[in-house]
Amino acid sequence: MVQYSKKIQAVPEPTIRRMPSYLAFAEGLLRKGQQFVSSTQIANYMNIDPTQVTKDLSYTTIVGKTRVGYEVKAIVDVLSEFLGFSVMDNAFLVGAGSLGSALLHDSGLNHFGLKIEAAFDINPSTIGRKINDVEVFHIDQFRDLAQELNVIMGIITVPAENAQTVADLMVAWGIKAIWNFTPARIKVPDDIIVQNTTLYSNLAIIFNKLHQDKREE
Ligand SMILES: NC(=O)c1ccc[n+]([C@@H]2O[C@H](COP(=O)([O-])OP(=O)(O)OC[C@H]3O[C@@H](n4cnc5c(N)ncnc54)[C@H](O)[C@@H]3O)[C@@H](O)[C@H]2O)c1
Repeated sequence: MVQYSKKIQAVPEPTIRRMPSYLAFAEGLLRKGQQFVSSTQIANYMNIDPTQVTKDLSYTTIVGKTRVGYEVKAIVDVLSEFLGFSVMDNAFLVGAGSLGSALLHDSGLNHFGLKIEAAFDINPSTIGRKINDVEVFHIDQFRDLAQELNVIMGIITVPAENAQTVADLMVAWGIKAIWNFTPARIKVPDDIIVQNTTLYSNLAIIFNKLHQDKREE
């Protein structure tokens, strides 16, 4: 097993956010047969300073060699394990509508270590269907399946007004982390991990920058 740093708790969030990009870059180099990569090469790809790359990778056991750089295979192996992508965690998805279905079709989640075991909905025309081999159950079956399957993460893709009810259900049945795709801000006990993801916030930032540039012209 690849060893990784025990300092995982202390890794800053911006570093964690960059790590999947380091991994994707290294995987690409590996496919092309490149054995070593310098911090400058990684930094150019990421558009950041090489010292930042060195600092980020120092949170892992990856060590660079003078004049040669980092071993590409080591970056792939260590980062996959470090980020938890080499271990498969199970999730339930609630809300098998437009966005929920898209996530169920995303093979990237599996690649990065997340297996969606089952989906839940309240719409009779969706319940009983399989979306990319994942069965959609009525939300009332959440409790039984949560007890049966070892699921630690819940993905919420219901309309915003139903997000809190779904979050409460997830917490009640032992879900430890919630990936909330709705614009609603859910309230959960302190020990539950919540990550909010919204395309629309990113769009707002793009628009804001676009319009700012126009204002400055
Ligand atoms: N994070 C993002 O970038 C992003 C992008 C698009 C949409 N969204 C958000 O994702 C959510 C879903 O959007 P959509 O376009 O897929 O909507 P949708 O209407 O296509 O799908 C919502 C699904 O949730 C189901 N549902 C409603 N209440 C439920 C409940 N209590 N329990 C179980 N299932 C329930 C509906 O039957 C439906 O199938 C919305 O909150 C939307 O704002 C987020």
